[in-house]
Amino acid sequence: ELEEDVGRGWDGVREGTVPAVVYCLNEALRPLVEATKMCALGGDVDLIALDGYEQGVKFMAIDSWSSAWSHRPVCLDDGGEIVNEEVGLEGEGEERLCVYTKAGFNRGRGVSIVTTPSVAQKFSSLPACRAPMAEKGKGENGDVEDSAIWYTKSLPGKGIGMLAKKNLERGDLILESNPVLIVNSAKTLGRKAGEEILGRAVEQLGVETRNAYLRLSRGLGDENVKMQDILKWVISSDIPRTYADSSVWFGRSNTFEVRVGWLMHLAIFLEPARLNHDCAPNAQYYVDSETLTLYVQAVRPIAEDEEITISYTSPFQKAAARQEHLHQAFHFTCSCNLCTTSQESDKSLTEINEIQERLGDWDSDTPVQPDEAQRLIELYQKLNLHAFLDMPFGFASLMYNSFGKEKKAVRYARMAAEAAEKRYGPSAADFGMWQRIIGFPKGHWSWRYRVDR
Ligand SMILES: C[S@@+](CC[C@H](N)C(=O)[O-])C[C@H]1O[C@@H](n2cnc3c(N)ncnc32)[C@H](O)[C@@H]1O
Repeated sequence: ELEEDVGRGWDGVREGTVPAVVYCLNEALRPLVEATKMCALGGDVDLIALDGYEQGVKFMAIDSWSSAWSHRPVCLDDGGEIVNEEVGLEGEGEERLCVYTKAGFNRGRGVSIVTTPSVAQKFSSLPACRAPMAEKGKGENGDVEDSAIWYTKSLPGKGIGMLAKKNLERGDLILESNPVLIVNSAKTLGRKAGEEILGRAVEQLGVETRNAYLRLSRGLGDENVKMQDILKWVISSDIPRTYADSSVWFGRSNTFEVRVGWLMHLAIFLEPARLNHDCAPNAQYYVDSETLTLYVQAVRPIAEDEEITISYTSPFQKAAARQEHLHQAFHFTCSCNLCTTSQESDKSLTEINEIQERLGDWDSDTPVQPDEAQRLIELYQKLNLHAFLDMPFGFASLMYNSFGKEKKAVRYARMAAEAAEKRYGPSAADFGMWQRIIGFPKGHWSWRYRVDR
């Protein structure tokens, strides 16, 4: 009986994916599954597997990618029309963009993923997707804001912004957020097809989440490309020239990046989309692509009612270049402290870039001295670049290590690790290096490098 059911599944069951006990999900079993608030709920779940090794009985999708979604996946065909996934999978179907929705994700807010079938498969095996879902909650800001340490408010010349409800310290977690929409950005589509597939993706999220998406800020204001305008994605030959200008679309002001299987995707996180820009922001964010969670942390003290900001640009560009980028991509003129004091701050940025270049040049014939690393830290602090302190602390650690100054090398490695965690999360690329220096500085290649040379 089981084999028959498996055979009838949409895509069969891959070898090795069947845990100990498998049940057909009939009507009698469905309420039981719902009671456990399992993540793979939905009308299209055919089979489930019983997996009881953790916290009593827990249900898991037998073939998570087919049963993870609450709506039957649909894809765009060659003509830009929406068709069932089975049709989309024929021939070159693997490369087609499809919509995968999990309505129960994130306390019922839902998530829609617009991507190819093979990437969708990777998504559904992420811990974020397989975790049992918590109580269904309400939609956008209303109830979320009640319990949050931030609130949103209209700010002159900036649209909506996010402000602190209380005093915050460096390292305080301001918010955690899950995406409602994730879009494979490697593909380009026509205007109509883009609107169609994004429209379907957002529609399947339910009214509250859909409305919250539609309330996000837009750059172009053209109703014909409304869904894409919010996401800042999709360039195609049938989009008028001004829209096809990549600088317009690459603004992505509401979106953050999520990597799945090393493939870049754009993601909309509703609350973080209200964070305005400052070239020397008081908060930093990173996205954990495993759990599809975006974290925002304070990087310096933030006073009650002060605006919480992140940076949309590189901190190492000079004011004019930053303004140009912000203008083209995000349609605003920045009036932050760094920009309004640009004559002075540009000088300091030039000095920062010069020192970093010297400190990064390990084979230079002109000797560098540890006090240059101290000067670098001073400059970052003077410009309020607290969001990027992993750079000067890292340079300082390597500099002291290269002069055989063990204690200072370790001290700054600790600080670099702390700052890198704020900027990139616990899986920061340099984490391993800082840990090795903290544990055994003499074992690192930089140990006494500049003395012995
Ligand atoms: C991600 S949204 C931020 C939230 C937005 N203010 C809103 O009302 O939804 C990015 C947009 O906010 C505005 N914005 C962000 N930072 C700004 C700033 N420092 N000055 C003026 N406008 C800003 C720009 O219109 C930008 O395109």
